[in-house]
Amino acid sequence: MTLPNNEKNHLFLGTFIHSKRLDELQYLHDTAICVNTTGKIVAIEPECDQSKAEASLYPKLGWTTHDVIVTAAKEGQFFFPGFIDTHLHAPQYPNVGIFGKSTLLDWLNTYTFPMEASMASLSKARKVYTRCVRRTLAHGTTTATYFATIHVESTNLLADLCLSMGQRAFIGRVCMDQLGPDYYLDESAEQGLAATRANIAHIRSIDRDFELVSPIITPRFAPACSADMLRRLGDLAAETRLPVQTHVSENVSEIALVRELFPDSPHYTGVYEQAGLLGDRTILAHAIHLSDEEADLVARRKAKVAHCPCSNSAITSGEARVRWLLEKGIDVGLGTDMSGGYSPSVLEAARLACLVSNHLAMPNKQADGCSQSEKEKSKLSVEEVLYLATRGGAEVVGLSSKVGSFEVGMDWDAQLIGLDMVSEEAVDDYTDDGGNVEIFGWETWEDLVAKWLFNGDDRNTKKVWVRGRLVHERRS
Ligand SMILES: O=c1[nH]c(=O)c2nc[nH]c2[nH]1
Ligand SMILES: [Zn+2]
Repeated sequence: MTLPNNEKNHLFLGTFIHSKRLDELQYLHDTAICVNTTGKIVAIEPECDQSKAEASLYPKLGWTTHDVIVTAAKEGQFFFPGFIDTHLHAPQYPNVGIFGKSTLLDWLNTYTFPMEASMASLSKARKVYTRCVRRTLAHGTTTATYFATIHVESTNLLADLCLSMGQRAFIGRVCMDQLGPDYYLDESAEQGLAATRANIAHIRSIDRDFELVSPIITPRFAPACSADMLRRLGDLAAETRLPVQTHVSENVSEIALVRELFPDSPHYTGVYEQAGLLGDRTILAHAIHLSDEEADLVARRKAKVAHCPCSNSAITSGEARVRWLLEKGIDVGLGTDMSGGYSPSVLEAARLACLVSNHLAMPNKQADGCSQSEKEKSKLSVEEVLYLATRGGAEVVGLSSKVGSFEVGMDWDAQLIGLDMVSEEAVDDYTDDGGNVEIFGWETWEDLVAKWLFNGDDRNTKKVWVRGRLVHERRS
């Protein structure tokens, strides 16, 4: 099936903010962006208002006023690219916030496997997945890279729901033929492969060209897959050229387990390399404790990393060295990793990416014996984490020519941000209170973006579009 066009063209007016590169946001004020019915940006015009757009842009585009929806950002509002969540688990959505003092391996057994197993029920999966997609859209996530479960039917349903609710998504049927409890395992590598092929065929049948939803080959992580299963999945990746996602080097006990289970591999990353699973379409979640040798291998294979600071802090996994990965030339995006991470918000992941990077710079951190000034370099700026949340994420999921920033020819995957909960309400409360002291309302745009990053939430996400289609509108 090919996807239908939207009914109308769009004209967006106001301030647009997006990443130009890792450390620079671009601010486009008083700008017009035109989006056609296929959801593509067809014009970006500086110093342009509605009447100028109607007079000069519409004739060039062959538009008339009645086939255009106009959305103008109000004072203090701005358009921002939709967030890209490069790693999350849809079936774990009901578990958000429940992790106690667990760490990865006991967390899986205590909370995660039982919840995932319950998605065998299609009616439960429908409820959970509908809410997960709705909630992530409400937080501005326009592209999500999902792990589902081992169940084909409910994984197919997740793809159906993303398509109908309009979220761009990669959907992975989870492959695991060992380590899990008896009630939640693929019967064999062969059966797991057949189930994965069935899921791929379904997704192809609902979106032939993967315009919105795509399958992604998903070995859970090395300890949960036999060498036979990993090899078969590596062959499937070579055959289909589909993307691959898995976890790597998240937790020290997990790494010890991999050493035990795969004694012939030089290291954890080597297990995926030997299976043919490490390539330029591979997304590795976490990558916290990689050795230099492993990170160099990841860089050589052009594999990508999903950094999940919320999860890494919640289940005490460690602090990924994002600057170190970036300096090795590895593309890094952000993942909420629900429900290892407690929040469905990529904005939360971005602010935690800042804080975790600050932790790496703290003097009492024992880390690798480098000097304090070298440690300082690990700190990520507001601009950098917002890059990871958008453009960096687009690189990670292989969609950088389509989404992540505002350029002619790209798709309109965007969010309208209003800062009323961050500052305007406070203006009413505190401005000019007799002492004529202005506490809020004086900020530069750069300050406002920082306030949004550290204080914002889904109340600030007023509208969200994917491929030009309005997929979320916040009720006031
Ligand atoms: O963060 C994680 N979440 C998971 O579900 C998982 N499975 C294996 N390793 C994992 N890590
Ligand atoms: Zn995960």
